[in-house]
Amino acid sequence: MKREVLLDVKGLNVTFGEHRKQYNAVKNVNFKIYKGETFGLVGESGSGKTTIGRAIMRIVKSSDGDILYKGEKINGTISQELDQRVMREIQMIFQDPLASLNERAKVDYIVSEGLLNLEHGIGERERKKQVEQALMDVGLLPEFASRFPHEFSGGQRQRIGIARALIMKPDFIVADEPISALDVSIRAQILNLLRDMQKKRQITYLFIAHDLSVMRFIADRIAVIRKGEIVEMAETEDLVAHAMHPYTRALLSAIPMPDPRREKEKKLFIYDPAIHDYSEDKPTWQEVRPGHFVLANQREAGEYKRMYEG
Ligand SMILES: Nc1ncnc2c1ncn2[C@@H]1O[C@H](COP(=O)(O)OP(=O)(O)OP(=O)(O)O)[C@@H](O)[C@H]1O
Repeated sequence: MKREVLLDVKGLNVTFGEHRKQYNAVKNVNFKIYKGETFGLVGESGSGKTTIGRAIMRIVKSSDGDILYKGEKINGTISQELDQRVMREIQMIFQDPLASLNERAKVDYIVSEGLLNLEHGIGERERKKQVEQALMDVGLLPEFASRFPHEFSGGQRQRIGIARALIMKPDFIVADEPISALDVSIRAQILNLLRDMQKKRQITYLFIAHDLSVMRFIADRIAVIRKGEIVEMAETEDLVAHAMHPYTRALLSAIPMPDPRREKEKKLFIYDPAIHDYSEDKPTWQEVRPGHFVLANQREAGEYKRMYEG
């Protein structure tokens, strides 16, 4: 079965600053996200994950490359009609979704802000009805609409953030570290909620996290980003079983093992970028095996292939 491409990111570059102070936060990034899947973007702090999410949300400008959503280019100048459609269909969930919001705004307003922006003619009764439904959809009580964000726990606040996205009936959600700020005990609840929503509504996710162990649980495919470049991308099981790039292998080796004795004995794999000799043969983004991409030069690609086969 041929999978439908929902989002196609081609040669994306994002540069901050000007002239000599320029900083390339995202460098020639390429990936496709298929309809209904969870695509994980994993990398350490400052690697450019959030910037990619923001470029898709059109909060930051891309300096080069194309972002195609359902086949239409959404970065750069676009028609008002497409702009409105994208504002509805693509939503974002944040680490602490209410942090940036006015503490004096009630949940009722917070959840329906997007609706009010796009549907100027919406009646009060209809708006309230939709807010209550969205709250129930994320496991909250409809009466919470009249309360203030500071009255809620971290997990409840995240549910409110999800309701705020869900009320728009999105096709695609960029979830940027949605559980990192939560207590470990409630992380699974939020992950399960996101999964249930995906099943019920066929929502597609770009899931951004720094933690590969969370990603293994939630993502269908994973891209590993380092210093603005994606170094490897594959189906989750393939990536975990057959990591090629030494940076991916280092991230994998840092995942704690359930058995404490084995954990103590295990040898951490340390990534040293100096091992790459790119002086003559430059690395390119290539598909080394079907669906398994890696940033490598020809010699490395050959080694990775042999590693896989041997
Ligand atoms: N608006 C901006 N202006 C200048 N530099 C920026 C801006 N936004 C991000 N950067 C820089 O771009 C780089 C990538 O940042 P980004 O937030 O995308 O990383 P990240 O992988 O999401 O990290 P974190 O998990 O810490 O948020 C960082 O070095 C950051 O300082």
